[in-house]
Amino acid sequence: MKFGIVTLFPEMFGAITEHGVTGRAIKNQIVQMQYVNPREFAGDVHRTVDSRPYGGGPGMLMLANPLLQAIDAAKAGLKCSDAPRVVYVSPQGKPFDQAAAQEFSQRQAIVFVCGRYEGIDERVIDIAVDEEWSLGDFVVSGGELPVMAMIDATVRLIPGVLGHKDSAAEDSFFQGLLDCPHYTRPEHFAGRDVPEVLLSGNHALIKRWRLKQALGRTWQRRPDLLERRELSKDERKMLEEFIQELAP
Ligand SMILES: CN(C)c1cccc(CNc2ccc(C(N)=O)cn2)c1
Repeated sequence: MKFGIVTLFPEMFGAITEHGVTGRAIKNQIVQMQYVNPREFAGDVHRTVDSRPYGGGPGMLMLANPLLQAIDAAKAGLKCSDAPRVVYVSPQGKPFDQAAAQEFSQRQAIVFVCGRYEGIDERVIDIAVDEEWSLGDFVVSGGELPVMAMIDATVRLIPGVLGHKDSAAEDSFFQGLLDCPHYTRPEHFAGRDVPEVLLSGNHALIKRWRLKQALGRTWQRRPDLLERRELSKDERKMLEEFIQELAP
C-alpha cells in the first residue's frame, strides 16, 4: 500500500516510519510513503504558503495554489493504476474509526493532505479533496499527528504486517467492543492474582470469559458502542451474568 503525504513537515513522519510495526512494514516494503511539501510550489522568493483569511478573523490559512500543485504531484508520484483518493484530515471531517481503518487498508493508495494554521482555502476542498476525515472532536496544530494515527491504524490491518496473525483480528474494536483485561507474569503481583480461568488452559472457557469481560466493559464504559451492535442470545446472557456478578 502506498501513501502520498502533502505536508509542510515531512520530517514529523519519522515517528511512524522509523519505529515499530509501521517502521517494519516500510522496511519490508509492504508500505511505501512519499512526501510532497507545498513550499516547493510557492511562487515567490519567500516561498509563502499561508495568507490571512478574507473577512478577517484570527490565524492564517494555507494558500490554494501551492497546495493544489502539491496534491497533483503527490497523486502522480504514487504511480497507481487507479487514481488515489485524496483525503483531507480536519476537525470538520467524518469521524474516523476502526471500520474506516479497515476500509482504508484495502485501498491501493491514499493521498493525505495535512492542514496547518486554521485550515486551507475552501476551493482546494472543492477542486481536489475526495474525502474529509477527522480523528476526533479536538484541534491540534496540524493534520500530521491525526494522519499518522490513521496510517498506523490502517497499516496494522494489512495482511502480513502484524507478526501474530490473530493480533489485529482479536482487536476488540474489530467486534465493535472494548478490549477485555489482559495479564502477564508474574501470577501474583502486589497482592493481586491473575484470574483463575486464564491459567486453566481451557481455551473455550478463556474465549468465553474474554468476550464476557469485553461485553461488560463496553456496557459500563461505552454504552453507545453497544447500541450499534446486535447482541446474540448467548452474548446477551453473558452480559446479564456480568451485571449480576457486579452487585450480587
Ligand atoms: C479548523 N481548524 C482549526 C483546522 C482545520 C484543518 C486542519 C487543522 C489542523 N489541525 C487539526 C487537523 C485535524 C484534526 C482532527 N481532529 O482530525 C485536528 N486538528 C485545523
